[in-house]
Amino acid sequence: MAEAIIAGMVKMQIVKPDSISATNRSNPVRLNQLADAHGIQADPALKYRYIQEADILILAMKPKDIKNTVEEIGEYTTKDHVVVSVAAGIKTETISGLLGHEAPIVRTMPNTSALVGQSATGLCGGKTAQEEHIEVTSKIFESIGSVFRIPEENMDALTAVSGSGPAFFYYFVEAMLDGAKSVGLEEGLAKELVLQTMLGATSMLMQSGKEPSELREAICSPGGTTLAGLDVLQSHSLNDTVKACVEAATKRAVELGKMNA
Ligand SMILES: NC(=O)C1=CN([C@@H]2O[C@H](COP(=O)(O)OP(=O)(O)OC[C@H]3O[C@@H](n4cnc5c(N)ncnc54)[C@H](OP(=O)(O)O)[C@@H]3O)[C@@H](O)[C@H]2O)C=CC1
Ligand SMILES: O=C(O)[C@@H]1CCC=N1
Repeated sequence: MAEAIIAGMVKMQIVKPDSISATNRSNPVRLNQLADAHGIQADPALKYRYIQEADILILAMKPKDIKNTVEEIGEYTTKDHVVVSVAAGIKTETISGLLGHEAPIVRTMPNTSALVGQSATGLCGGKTAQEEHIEVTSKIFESIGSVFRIPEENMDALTAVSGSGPAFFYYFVEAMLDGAKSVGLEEGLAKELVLQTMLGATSMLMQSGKEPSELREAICSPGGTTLAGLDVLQSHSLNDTVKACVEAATKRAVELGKMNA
């Protein structure tokens, strides 16, 4: 996620590359790669200086690493830093408590489509975050796609729908490819057909102004092929399965927040 955000900011020229610095826990080779690829600063020896001199700190480690990291960097931060987190489930009040001061916290949830500038990022501000802090964070995430400002109480649900969502979609694509193979289509052709079909269907959803159910019904000829296929999806309760999938992912985001508070 960190590299996607860096690449977006550099590509959209919202900040000069040498104004961005990156650190990690233990991988200098990776930092060198980031410096070479994006022209940013990434000298592991300067980690704490980077933090002290930064206006905005983006925490892009796993939820389990947030506690140690924030405790580690707490003394190098002040209430004038804007602290942005991308960690699933972690509440703004958890980060505030770990920092031990009143720095504004902005919690975000991008997705991996950031790598192609198409993230759907949700974000919300913590107690001390002002409009200017939300705006500057929005600007960063607009460089990797669309931004949706929502109340924090909906962040775990958004994490399931749009943070994890690409994986659920890819799983459906994998299933379509398996289906194409079982009815005899060559793998390369099947992939091209499925991807163009998904792209076309998504474009229809975004451009037609019609509901998904309306677009679906328009494809179903009475006694035709589409209804024959949809009957199978319905008899296997696809709707209930996907609903349970989104609920399980949301529940896990809540658990991650509690486990790492
Ligand atoms: N992957 C996804 O689809 C999405 C992930 N997220 C969230 O983004 C976060 C990162 O995920 P992802 O990019 O996949 O994870 P990665 O494992 O790829 O990256 C995590 C990074 O955090 C670094 N790190 C760990 N501890 C510290 C520390 N104390 N100081 C500095 N850096 C540290 C690691 O460094 P090192 O390698 O040296 O250990 C590593 O570079 C997670 O919280 C996840 O919930 C959000 C949206 C989507
Ligand atoms: O699976 C995860 O926990 C992270 C958060 C959203 C996408 N990946």
